[in-house]
Amino acid sequence: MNRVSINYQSRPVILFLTTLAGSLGFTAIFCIRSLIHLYKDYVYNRKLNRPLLIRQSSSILKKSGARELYVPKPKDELTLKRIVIPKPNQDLYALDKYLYKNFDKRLHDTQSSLLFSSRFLSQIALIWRILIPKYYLKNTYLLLSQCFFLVLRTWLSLLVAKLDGQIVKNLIGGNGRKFARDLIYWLLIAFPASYTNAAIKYLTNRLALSFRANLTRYIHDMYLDNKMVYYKIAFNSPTLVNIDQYITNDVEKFCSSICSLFSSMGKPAIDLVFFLVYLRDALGTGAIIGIFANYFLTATVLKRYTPSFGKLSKKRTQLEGTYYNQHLNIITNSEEIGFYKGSVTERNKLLETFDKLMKHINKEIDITFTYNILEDYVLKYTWSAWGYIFAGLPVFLDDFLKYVSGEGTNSTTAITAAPTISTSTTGVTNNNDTATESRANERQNMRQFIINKRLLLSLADAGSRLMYSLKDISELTGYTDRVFELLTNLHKVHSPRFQYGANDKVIAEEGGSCINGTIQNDYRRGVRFENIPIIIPLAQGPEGTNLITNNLSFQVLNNWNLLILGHNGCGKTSIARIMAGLWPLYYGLLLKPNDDDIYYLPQKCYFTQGNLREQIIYPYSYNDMLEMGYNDDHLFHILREVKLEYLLTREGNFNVRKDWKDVFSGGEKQRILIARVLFKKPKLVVLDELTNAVSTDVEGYLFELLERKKIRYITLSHRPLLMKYHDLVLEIDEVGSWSLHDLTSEENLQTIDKEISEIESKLSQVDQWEKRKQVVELYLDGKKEE
Ligand SMILES: Nc1ncnc2c1ncn2[C@@H]1O[C@H](COP(=O)(O)OP(=O)(O)OP(=O)(O)O)[C@@H](O)[C@H]1O
Repeated sequence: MNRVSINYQSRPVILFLTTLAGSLGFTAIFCIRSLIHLYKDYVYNRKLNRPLLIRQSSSILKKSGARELYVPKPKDELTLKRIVIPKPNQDLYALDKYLYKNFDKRLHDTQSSLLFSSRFLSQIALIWRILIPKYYLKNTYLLLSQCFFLVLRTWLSLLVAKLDGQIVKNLIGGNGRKFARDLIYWLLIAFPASYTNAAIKYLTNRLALSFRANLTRYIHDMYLDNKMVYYKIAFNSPTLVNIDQYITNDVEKFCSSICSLFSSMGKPAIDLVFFLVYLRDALGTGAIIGIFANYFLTATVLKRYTPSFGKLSKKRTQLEGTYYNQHLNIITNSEEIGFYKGSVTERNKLLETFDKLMKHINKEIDITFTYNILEDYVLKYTWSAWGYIFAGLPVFLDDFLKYVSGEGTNSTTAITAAPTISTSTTGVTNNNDTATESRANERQNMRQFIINKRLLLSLADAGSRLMYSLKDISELTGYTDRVFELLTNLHKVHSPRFQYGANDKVIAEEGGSCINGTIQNDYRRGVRFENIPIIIPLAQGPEGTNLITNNLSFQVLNNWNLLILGHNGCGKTSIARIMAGLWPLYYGLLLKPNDDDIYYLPQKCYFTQGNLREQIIYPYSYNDMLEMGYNDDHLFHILREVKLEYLLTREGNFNVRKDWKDVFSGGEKQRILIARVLFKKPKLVVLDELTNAVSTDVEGYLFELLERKKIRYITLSHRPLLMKYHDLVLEIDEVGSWSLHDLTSEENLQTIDKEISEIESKLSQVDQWEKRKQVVELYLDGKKEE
């Protein structure tokens, strides 16, 4: 029996061997890289002589403005991995701001500098700068590799199509040896083909992840820097209510959508070009024109009837966000809702939102159903029919020409009966030359038919995939719109000239900016307000609600403690908001110490997600604490000073992680906040109703503690009883006027003592009245029963 001869220089063999060598090479590189990383981590962690000790940041890092994080490894908590976060490029944001500003205006401007007149493409072009900031970075390599594999895949499909034709020809011709050889080639070529397919998917996922990392880092850098965009954005963009969803969900969807679109469109586009070039030789230009005419016709029809999936998906994401946030709200406020017995109201609200979401998704499903019928009918079946027609054309035409010239037989029989005739006559010797020639022709025709059919079906498939991507493009438009909206708003708020939602009319009236106050930091003598209005930053700008008369002017010297006294809603916290830079200073002059020297303790106690230690040192990290030269003993000492040392016994150690806002009692929360002050040791601390949950004696003790530590304080409160711990009092009355009293003067002290005793006696009277009222009510109830 004849042996199967394999040509070792044939394409399938070479391709198989190259892929094998390539994958082995890549595996080796990855292994070496992982080993190097493992070794580096090992050396670094060996240097640590204590668990979780964090090395001081290197001076190079500090100079470049980069930060380093140490993350415990998932498998081994004590082994740390060092992650360096590069310094945010502020120049880039300043430059980009102008590109996002007035985008819509520039889009409609014919002289515009935008590259495309299409809104979607212009948006993509701007975002692309974030996805691929430099052309020699990782993302470019990923993209280029993806292109390479896409081309390779198409070329392999061509080879596979030819091999397919070859196998069928051998089968018909009864050539067992060649049939076996081609089958081996088929199995060999299957390896690079599957490898290529997997590589395309792998690269798509890697690229999407890398795009997401770039975009998220860009957003985080603007969202969470000292300009406090996370707070201010609420004043600018009421539409951006669920900004968390924009950052987490939409960015992710945008990145995977754009990457999968790249491969889902790139692949068929390359296929189309390759196959068309090949088919032009086999079928002729006429057929190619016919195929194209078909494409354009269907593309027009489909485009006309494609619903706006972009808008639909945008609305869905928005509704999902609202629904998700309502759940989050229930989790955060479960205790309060429990006390109010508010479950029914909350459930009704949830149901309402969920109902809206369901209605929308139902609408989407209905619209998609009708579209899918049209899409499938046109793309799957009509195009395949065209494929068959064009694949059959050369055969029919050939036979037809032969028939006309009087040489040929019935073409249909020749084609359709070919396999049966050929297989049944295998091995039969026929000496008739014409018959042999005719059979050879039949086999050749069959081979050509198989190749053409395969290519045309692939072509139809490529074309239909391109058309299917119309839907993907439409969806991508929705995600792009949302990501672009997020970026535009972030840039607007991040700008140093952010106008806090003031409308254009107000800005124009004020001559470009309605925020004209001056803030001078590093004032060493204390805090000074000069003619400052306290205004809620809304669309009306400085003409909006003025909480306190326009000219708040006072000075607190370094050795004084100030009490700002006033009824609820008079604007006490708003004064602190202006000092902290949360609200704008519309007019006037504010002189204050550096931000590092002031610490604000807001009314609502905030506890970060983390361990007990992180609650005390907030907003510093453990790394910062070690760099400052402190350790856990110091924290224990602080806890003792605020009379919370029992916490350590109760919780076990500083590394315990809990949901602290639920664990601490009201008074404990406020004392933890004082512990934060003792840790930070600022020159000045602003306390907003800080001690209203602790007993009077603890309150006195805490103020004395601050006094002892020489930390000056500005207290915001509505309780006149606190006057005894302060030197100055700024009193705000019902109509928004203010007055300043020096509590240190003898005269004032006497008045205050008098006022306090009056208040105390009034309080005791109130108690007595309450008691009397109860007695009378009981008496009256008794009478009624009688
Ligand atoms: N973002 C905002 N938008 C609109 N109005 C606001 C905003 N923030 C605060 N206000 C309003 O400004 C007023 C002053 O608020 P502020 O928090 O300064 O009062 P307060 O004197 O500290 O009151 P309390 O003693 O109750 O804490 C309130 O009427 C409040 O409703």
